[in-house]
Parts: sequence; structure tokens; C-alpha cells
Amino acid sequence: MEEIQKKIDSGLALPIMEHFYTIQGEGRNNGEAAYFIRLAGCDVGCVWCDVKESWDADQHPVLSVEEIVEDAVATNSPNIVITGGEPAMYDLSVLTEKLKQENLKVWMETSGAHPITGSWDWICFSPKKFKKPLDEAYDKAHELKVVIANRNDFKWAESHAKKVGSDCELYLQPEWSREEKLLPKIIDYVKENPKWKISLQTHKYMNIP
Ligand SMILES: C[S@@+](CC[C@H](N)C(=O)[O-])C[C@H]1O[C@@H](n2cnc3c(N)ncnc32)[C@H](O)[C@@H]1O
Ligand SMILES: Nc1nc2[nH]cc(C(=O)O)c2c(=O)[nH]1
Ligand code: SF4
Ligand SMILES: [Mg+2]
Repeated sequence: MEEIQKKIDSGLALPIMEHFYTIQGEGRNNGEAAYFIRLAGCDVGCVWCDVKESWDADQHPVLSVEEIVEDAVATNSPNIVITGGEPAMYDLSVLTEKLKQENLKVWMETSGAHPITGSWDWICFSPKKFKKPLDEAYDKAHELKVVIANRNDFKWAESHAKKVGSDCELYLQPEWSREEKLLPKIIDYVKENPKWKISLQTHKYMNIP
């Protein structure tokens, strides 16, 4: 048991909820084939989180980085998305290094509430009210993707947009369970504020993972 924890602490093994080859459904890389690795464990606690089964790491198996990378390579996907749960809870230096050795593009989905380790081709930063992001997330983000769950969230989204780099792409994504209500408001907002783009969870329309 202790041995496993030591391996997790050094990033040699990680708790995995699921892994699947699909189409990136959100944000800038929407539409691209990508192999998803969903790490287990999250301490952020978003009330509308669409993958609450990921929160408790103890409910999921721990795999060695070698096993994880072997499965990823076997799919032939050129792109790998590391998500969760909150992937930044773990040291991802070894995992990203090994994936890059295989010439794979490595992308991350994070709330920015934990330090970001590893080397990344694309970081999608999605800040949350439920746990404050670290300053480093604003500097490292290639994409800021704010979930809009109610009308007041536009102001909140702007407060984050002020803090990211000038090259960071800005996306507003409707909270899925309220999408019908929120989408018209987001459309109006983007027409008024065209520095933002809309991100829909297109995989949910396509009925794919
Ligand atoms: C499940 S999270 C995992 C990665 C990381 N914990 C995070 O929140 O960025 C993956 C993406 O789904 C978004 N998301 C989660 N629940 C959602 C929902 N109900 N509606 C829209 N987007 C959601 C998150 O904001 C994040 O961009
Ligand atoms: N197809 C697909 N695209 C995604 N983009 C971000 C996701 C995530 O849960 O991190 C996700 C996901 O769960 N499925
Ligand atoms: S940070 Fe991500 S995984 Fe964690 S609760 Fe929020 S949406 Fe879910
Ligand atoms: Mg998802």
C-alpha cells in the first residue's frame, strides 16, 4: 500500500478512472481525434460537475505510467488529453515526458487549483468558484474556458480574462444541464464581446464519450 502511494507521489503510477479514444468535444481542439486519460481524484467540488464519479481516487485502480502510455500508443491517436478529476493534483512530469517520447501531442484540462507539472502542448484552464485557481494557471493557459452556469457568470468570466496572457484564447461554455436557457444569452454576449468564442460540449450531441 505504502509502495503504491510512493509511486503516485513521484508520478510513476496514477489512479485512472477511465481511458478512451474519442473526439475532443470542447474548446480550441474541438473535432480532433484524441485519446483521453481521466485521472481519478478531485478536491474542487463543482456542484454541476459532469463526472462526480471521478472525485474519490480510492474508487479507481492505480496503473503504472508504462501501462498508461502503452495503452495510449496502441490506439494510434496523435493527441492525448489528460483530464480528470483534477489532473494537476498529481506530478505529471514522468507521464508527459514518456508520451512526448512517443511523439504524441499532450493536452491538459485543468481547474488550475493545483500546481501544473509536466510539459504540455496545450493547456485548457477552466477556473472554478469552488476552489480558487493558482496564479500560475493564468500564465500557463493556452485557452481559458469558463463554464457559464448563470447570468452573473459573464462578469466573473471577464475577471479571469483580465489575468491570462494576450495570446490565450477565450471560450464560454454553457453548463450542460442549463444549456437551453443559457445558450441564447451566451450567443448575445459573444456578439457584443467578440474576443470570446463559444465552446459547446459537442461530444454530448454526438453521443460519444
Ligand atoms: C470534468 S472537468 C475535468 C478537468 C478539470 N477538473 C477541470 O474542471 O477543468 C473537464 C471539463 O468539463 C467542464 N465541465 C464539467 N462539468 C460541466 C458541465 N456540467 N457543463 C459544462 N462543462 C462542464 C469543466 O469546466 C472542464 O472544462
Ligand atoms: N469527447 C470529450 N471531450 C472532452 N473534452 C473535455 C472533456 C473532459 O471531460 O475533460 C471531454 C470528454 O469527457 N469527452
Ligand atoms: S474541478 Fe473539474 S472534475 Fe473537479 S469538480 Fe470541478 S469540473 Fe468536476
Ligand atoms: Mg467531460
